Amino acid sequence: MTFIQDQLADNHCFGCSPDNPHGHHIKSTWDGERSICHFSPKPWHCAGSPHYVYGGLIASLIDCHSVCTAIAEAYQREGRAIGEGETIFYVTGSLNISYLKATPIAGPLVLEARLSEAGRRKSVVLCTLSVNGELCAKAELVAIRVPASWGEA
Ligand SMILES: CCCCCCCCCCCCCCCC(=O)SCCNC(=O)CCNC(=O)[C@H](O)C(C)(C)COP(=O)(O)OP(=O)(O)OC[C@H]1O[C@@H](n2cnc3c(N)ncnc32)[C@H](O)[C@@H]1OP(=O)(O)O
Repeated sequence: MTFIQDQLADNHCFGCSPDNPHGHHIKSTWDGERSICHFSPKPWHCAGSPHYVYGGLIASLIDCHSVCTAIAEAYQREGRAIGEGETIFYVTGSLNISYLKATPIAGPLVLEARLSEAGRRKSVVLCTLSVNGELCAKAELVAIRVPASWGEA
């Protein structure tokens, strides 16, 4: 299976870089229309209750999975394989999440994302997070395309 994150070079992201030893290492697949990510929370990812997932982690997973989805779609729109040629880089402009149901820590968490808007610089990504087919959270993320120089200090 090919994952979006494994095709992107120079990525240090806490949520999705394969090379960040302290990160979440999320892995997303892209089929040309939608992306999927599976994540199994650890017991320490709990909210106040040990049975449910911490909302900040949910936000982090949705953030990374959605931005990677925007990047994958942008490569596709330009007729390039993900990671091929000049780097396409998006950052999070805004993220709006509704926590609909407590998310069972037993997981696995299934994230599914697709674009509702794809402009020159701005993409809007709709993302859901479910466990055992039950919708627990949904989100809208605005991803903004930036030059690679955005990442320079
Ligand atoms: C270093 C290289 C490595 C490469 C490696 C490979 C890739 C590796 C994968 C990594 C995956 C990372 C996944 C983690 C993603 C994060 O965590 S990124 C970190 C969190 N986000 C940030 O820090 C962003 C900080 N903000 C900014 O830098 C700037 O405000 C922005 C968002 C780039 C906007 O810049 P700007 O030039 O002011 O944008 P502007 O021209 O005014 O607006 C452009 C469009 O965006 C819209 N927009 C702008 N800001 C917003 C906003 N906040 N909300 C909604 N819409 C907005 C505008 O309305 C406009 O829309 P249209 O008029 O075109 O419809």
